Amino acid sequence: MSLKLLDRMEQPTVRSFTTSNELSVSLADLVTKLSAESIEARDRFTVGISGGSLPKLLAADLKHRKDVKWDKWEVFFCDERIVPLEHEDSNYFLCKKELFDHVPIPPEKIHTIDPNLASENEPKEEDDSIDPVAEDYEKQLIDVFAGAKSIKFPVFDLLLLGIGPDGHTCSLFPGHRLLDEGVLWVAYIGDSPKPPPKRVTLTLPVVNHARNVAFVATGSGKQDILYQIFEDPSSKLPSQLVKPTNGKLYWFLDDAASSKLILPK
Ligand SMILES: O=C1O[C@H](COP(=O)(O)O)[C@@H](O)[C@H](O)[C@H]1O
Repeated sequence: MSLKLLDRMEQPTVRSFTTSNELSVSLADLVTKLSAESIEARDRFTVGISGGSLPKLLAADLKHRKDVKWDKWEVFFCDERIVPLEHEDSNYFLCKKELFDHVPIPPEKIHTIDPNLASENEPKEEDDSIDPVAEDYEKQLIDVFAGAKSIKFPVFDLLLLGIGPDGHTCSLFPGHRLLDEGVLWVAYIGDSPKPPPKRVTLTLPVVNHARNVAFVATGSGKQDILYQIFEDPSSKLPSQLVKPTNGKLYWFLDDAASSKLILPK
């Protein structure tokens, strides 16, 4: 394998598909398998979903699967834009349209931000990583993952991540001070370079504690950043800092996105 990234960590599984439809089928296979295994082991499936292009690719085949115990899912968002839940920029709204409207996940198991907390209490500083929306969302994670116990970080069964053309993932952007966050589970970002500027995001330690992390990237617009991610480990892009400590890392790409990579046959 010639990919430099792979020299430095446990080998991720990298798959590239001719069509986005094929990618969606394979992604649904993985999600269905991990859901069944997690429910068998822990009686629930904790999953974090990203926004952007991911929900459509995720749902295309998954929403037709009959063999999923949807009532055992606990869904969070890897990042969320601080806008009303019915706003077209909301990652929840996008996931609802693509997936939640088509499968029987109990609504109380879909954990959304409370955007109303934002309008009443704006963070004082643009760069303050704690704000009421982030705090409330972190409390929701604590309820599900820790309960009365004290744990350092939650362990998701699966985090589904997108990747921006600048190498950002979740709402963790290149060079941003949030990349150094080592305590919070959920952080506020008030200066996202990609609009809308106000968001909350899972932090890197949370991502790296997950049992499984799957990146999904399609289209020629992602070619250059994927080349950089795989061939230049020194760039320290947020997506390159995703290295699950004890978990597995998957990449689901289409051939347009992976065309500059040399992938094993
Ligand atoms: O702003 C965001 O962008 C990323 C990447 O989106 P994509 O459309 O390039 O796939 C996404 O993963 C994140 O959840 C979203 O808030």
